[in-house]
Amino acid sequence: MELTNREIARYSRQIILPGIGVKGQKRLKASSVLIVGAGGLGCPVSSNLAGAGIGTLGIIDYDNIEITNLHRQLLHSESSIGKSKVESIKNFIANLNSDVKVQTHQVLLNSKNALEIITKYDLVVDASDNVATRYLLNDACVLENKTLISGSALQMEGQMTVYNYKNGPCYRCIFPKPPPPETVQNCGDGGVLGAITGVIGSLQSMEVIKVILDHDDVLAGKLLLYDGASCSFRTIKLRNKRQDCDVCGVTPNITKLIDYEQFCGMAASDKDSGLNILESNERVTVEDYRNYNKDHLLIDVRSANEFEICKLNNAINIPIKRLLADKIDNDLKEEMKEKSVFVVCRRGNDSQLAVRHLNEKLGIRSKDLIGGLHSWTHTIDKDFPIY
Ligand SMILES: Nc1ncnc2c1ncn2[C@@H]1O[C@H](COP(=O)(O)OP(=O)(O)OP(=O)(O)O)[C@@H](O)[C@H]1O
Repeated sequence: MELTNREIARYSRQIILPGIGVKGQKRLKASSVLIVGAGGLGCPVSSNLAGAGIGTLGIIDYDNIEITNLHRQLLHSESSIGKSKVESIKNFIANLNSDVKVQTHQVLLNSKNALEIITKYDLVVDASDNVATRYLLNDACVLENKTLISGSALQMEGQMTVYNYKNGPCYRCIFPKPPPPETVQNCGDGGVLGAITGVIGSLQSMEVIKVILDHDDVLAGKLLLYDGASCSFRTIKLRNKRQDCDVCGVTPNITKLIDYEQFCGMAASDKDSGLNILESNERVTVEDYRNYNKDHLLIDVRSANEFEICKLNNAINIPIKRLLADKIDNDLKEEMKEKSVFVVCRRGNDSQLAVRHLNEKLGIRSKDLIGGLHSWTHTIDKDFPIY
């Protein structure tokens, strides 16, 4: 695979680097990389790899662009809201570097399609945002013998590592069991800054290039932690490959892909509606709440910043962490014991955790507003802010 004069000019500033050269550039050109997720991490990974001249990029994402994506998913634009994320990135790359072949997969990567998609690529980037996809990708990469470059970002922090590289550990070696679903936060719940996804996505791209160039010091068996608030990077050593790992160990139990939602404790009915942990008599619809005209307390368990964005009339803010730690003002606690109590959050997940805690641990009878403020906007007041 030769380089054209145009390619020599285009990539000259990286070809002259000692670790790359013409040979390295040809390797990049001959490579194919699958990027799973066209969001906060997928955008910087795609632009960096397209710019560097990776021959073929596969981009997989089932989702369409929303306005809440634009502060960090910088390859998408206002005019693309409502349109496909993968097509948006394909268009961006066509303008940036028309020599790169882009294969789009506008599907949800799942146990049925993962192996046949992944097998077509040399290596895989995990730019997704959920635990089920992380285990799916890990197992599929082990079964297909592909290196997995994994990143995550939340709030002001991010992490990155390379799994399944030259006899190094896989994701399951480090995390044999998934975390309880109610402890997992995503960007929608916890927030994230675009510069953080930019940093982690760029670091992932760097590792992709190093793996392709067979660089000596790939970040395998180590985890890089980035804290944007203190501008600090830390690398911690991970354990070695686990001999008894369920998927990459000596006698693996997992020899084909499994049901990852079930493995991660997400019931099929939870996929769209989130948590569903309360009895029906502990929940009310937003219409029922709107029609409730007796004296009551409405507790909003979102963070103080979210409460500042918007709130229902007379709502009292007790962020979920404070509530679960029982840090509730004593007078308010007494009042809660005497009155009807309703609990609301953004989408109706944290409010359920709060109601369970209030009912079971503090003996405060309370009810959760099903679907939270999202449901309020959709059913009661379309002018109420949604985020
Ligand atoms: N199994 C999967 N198959 C295909 N795409 C996936 C899969 N899992 C996650 N994704 C995609 O990965 C991307 C992750 O992006 P990001 O973390 O920025 O979150 P988001 O869903 O775009 O935004 P937000 O959480 O703010 O709504 C999303 O576009 C999501 O659709």
